[in-house]
Amino acid sequence: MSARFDIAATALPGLNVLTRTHIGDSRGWFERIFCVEELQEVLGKRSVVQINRTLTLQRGSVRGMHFQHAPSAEMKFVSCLHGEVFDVAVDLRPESATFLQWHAELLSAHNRKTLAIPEGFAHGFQTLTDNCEMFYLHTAAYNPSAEDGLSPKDPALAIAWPLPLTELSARDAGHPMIAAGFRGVRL
Ligand SMILES: Cc1cn([C@H]2C[C@H](O)[C@@H](COP(=O)(O)OP(=O)(O)O[C@H]3O[C@@H](C)C(=O)[C@@H](O)[C@H]3O)O2)c(=O)[nH]c1=O
Repeated sequence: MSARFDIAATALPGLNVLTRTHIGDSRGWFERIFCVEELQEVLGKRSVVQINRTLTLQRGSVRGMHFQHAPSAEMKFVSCLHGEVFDVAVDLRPESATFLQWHAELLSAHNRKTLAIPEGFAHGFQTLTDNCEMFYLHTAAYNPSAEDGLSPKDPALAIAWPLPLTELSARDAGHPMIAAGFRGVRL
């Protein structure tokens, strides 16, 4: 049980949506964005080792779908601190009953939701407003040699992006489509 976070399971086992409880007073409000103690049931024995922040200027932009291979596989806690995004996690765990299924969650400064994405998932998002600021907690360090990605346009995933896909990075535009016989990622 957590007082500071409402923790809700999604249809993809291990993928959780956290809603941050805020405490308001006449000055404004206070919230915990992360808490080792209160998030123990989703964090387990992992530790947060890196915190990243991004700004995406234009509505409709997509970043993703990203993951790191073992031994740099990581859990990510993804929040939107300004604007609103359509945030997507894809299950790439070979033994999972929901292999290749995706889950999307609207994340915004307003709804105070965080997507807690475990190892074995790819992650990406589309901005629904200009000037979206994202805040990530990672349980593994960035390792460019372990980085990999799936195409956000892959018909095998059929992600229902709300807007036409604009402003993809060169790297993201170059991710290959999933090949026949793709078995997922090893953890
Ligand atoms: C992710 C990352 C990138 N970089 C560098 C590499 C590059 O020069 C620049 C921008 O990197 P990218 O284009 O990969 O940034 P971006 O597309 O925003 O990457 C992010 O996308 C979302 C969907 C995620 O899930 C994140 O984990 C992360 O992969 O920053 C770091 O130095 N450290 C990092 O941890």
